[in-house]
Amino acid sequence: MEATGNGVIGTPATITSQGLSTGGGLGAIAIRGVGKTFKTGKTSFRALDNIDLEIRANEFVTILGPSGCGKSTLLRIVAGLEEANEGAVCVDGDSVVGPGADRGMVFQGYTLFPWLTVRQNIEYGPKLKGVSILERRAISNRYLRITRLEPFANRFPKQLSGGMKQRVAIARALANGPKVLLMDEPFGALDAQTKLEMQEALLDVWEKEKTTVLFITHDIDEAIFLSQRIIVMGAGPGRILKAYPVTLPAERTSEVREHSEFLKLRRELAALLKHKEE
Ligand SMILES: Nc1ncnc2c1ncn2[C@@H]1O[C@H](COP(=O)(O)OP(=O)(O)OP(=O)(O)O)[C@@H](O)[C@H]1O
Repeated sequence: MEATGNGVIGTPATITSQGLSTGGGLGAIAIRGVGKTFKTGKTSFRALDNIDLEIRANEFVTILGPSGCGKSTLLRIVAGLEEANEGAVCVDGDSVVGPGADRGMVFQGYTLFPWLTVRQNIEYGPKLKGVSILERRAISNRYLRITRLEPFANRFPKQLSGGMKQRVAIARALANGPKVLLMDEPFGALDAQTKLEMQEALLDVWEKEKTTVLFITHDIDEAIFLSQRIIVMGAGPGRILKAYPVTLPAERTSEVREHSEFLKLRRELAALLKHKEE
């Protein structure tokens, strides 16, 4: 691992014939020199400036930062939902030019189809791709099991709690077989206890599925609990301030929240974010 100029730690990117690559494994993300300016009428707003970030395959990286620093814009660029004005994003060496099945998204709002059951929601993507009924059933069985939703397979979204709905959203994203899971404050609307449960559930899923996760939050504790690495962004214009590797035990049970490393990192991150907001 190497630290680059802005403190970002990761495997150095190389330029291949297809574009940027961060080496072996599936789901490596290379973000190079990404900039974004929004233009509204005669005014323009610099939302992101020269973002350089490399994420290894199967890594869990969280982007932490105050409201408006460009976290969602960056995630949307990686998702292919927004175009950068400068720079490039590659997943396993392939340039991102639009949304793709290699990148699954989970947002804060529950984006489930209300007229479909939990199982049908999970099977929706594979069905669109023409996957056979038998295969679809195997896929939904797998993700119902992994997200512990088996007893709720035939319920409709309105019959579920917020936490359950987000489990379905995660299962639905995973059912498309993405290499990368892009998560934009997925637990932001949940109550405190459900949020903690969902964080543990997500780590469980991540360990089983081996996808790369790029997760956005402005909750310091959530970032430390989940991540292998935390990237702190600042605003005006949106840029990377610092990267922190999280050296907590791989097994993240609730006791980890009392770990001295957890508390030290929390103090450091709070001080950095407070300083930037002053
Ligand atoms: N389509 C757009 N047109 C103009 N400005 C935009 C657009 N999208 C985002 N912005 C601006 O870019 C900045 C970054 O927005 P973004 O949503 O990426 O921030 P964020 O860090 O995710 O914030 P939050 O944590 O509040 O969701 C904000 O000032 C926002 O107003």
